[in-house]
Amino acid sequence: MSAQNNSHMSVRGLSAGYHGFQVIQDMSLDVRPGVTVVLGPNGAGKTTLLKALAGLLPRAGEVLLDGAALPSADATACVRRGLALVAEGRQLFPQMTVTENLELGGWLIPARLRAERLARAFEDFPRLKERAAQLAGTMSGGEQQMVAVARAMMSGPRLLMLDEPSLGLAPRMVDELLSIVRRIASQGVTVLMVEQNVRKALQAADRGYVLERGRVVASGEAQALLNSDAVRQAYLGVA
Ligand SMILES: Nc1ncnc2c1ncn2[C@@H]1O[C@H](COP(=O)(O)OP(=O)(O)OP(=O)(O)O)[C@@H](O)[C@H]1O
Repeated sequence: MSAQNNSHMSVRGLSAGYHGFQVIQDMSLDVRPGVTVVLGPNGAGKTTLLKALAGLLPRAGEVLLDGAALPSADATACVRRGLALVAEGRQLFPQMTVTENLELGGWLIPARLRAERLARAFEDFPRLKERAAQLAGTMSGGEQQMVAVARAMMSGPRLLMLDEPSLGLAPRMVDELLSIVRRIASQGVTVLMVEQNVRKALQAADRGYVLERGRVVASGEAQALLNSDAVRQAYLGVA
C-alpha cells in the first residue's frame, strides 16, 4: 500500500433511496483521516449511504473529496477520483485465482503499475501471497474478505469504504481484519466502515456516526461513543 494523502470527505445534505423511496434524509457527515465507523440497526440506511457515496445510486446533496465535488451516480468517475468500496458479501470471482481477482481491482491502471501494486498487496497481505494460485471460492470467509480488501487497494484509493467487513468471521479473523484496516489508515488511506460489531469497531475506529431511519442520531470520537449511554444501551446491552 503506497503512502496516500489523508483525504477528507465532506458530505452535506445527502439524500438517497430507491425508486422514489427516500432512505437517507438530508445527512451531513465528515470523514476525516483515520477510521470512521458507521453504526446503526438493520435497515437504518448504512449500505445505502455507502452506495450513494460510491456513485452506485443517484443522490441529492453535496459530496466533496478534498474540496472537489464528486458526481452523483457515476461509479467509474468515483473510482478514478480515489474512492473504493468493498461491498457486503465480498463479490469475488470464485472460479478465478487470488491473483486474477486482485488484478481485476486494478482494471483502470496501466499494466506496469498494476504489477507493482500486486507485488505490494502480497507484501501487505502475506497470507494471500501463500495462496496466490488458489481459487477464491475455495478460501475461508476471512481469507476471502482479505482478498476483497486487497483488491480494493489495487485501485490505489484515497478513501476506502468497507460494508460490514467482519460479517460472518470468527473473532480472531475479525481482530486481524480490523488491524489491517488500522494499518491501511496509518498509511494515509482514509477509511469509512459500516459495522455491526459495535464494540470492536469502535475500539478500532477514531470517530463514529450512529444512524437510525436514515438520519444521524449520534456522532463523535469513538471512545466517547463507546462510553455513551445511547450506544451502551442500544448496542452493547449495558443498562
Ligand atoms: N434495492 C433496493 N430497493 C428498494 N429498497 C431497498 C433496496 N435496498 C435497500 N432498500 C431499503 O432501504 C432501507 C435501508 O437499507 P440499507 O441496506 O441501506 O440498510 P442497512 O442499514 O445497511 O441495513 P443492514 O444492517 O440490514 O444491512 C431498507 O428499508 C431497505 O429495505
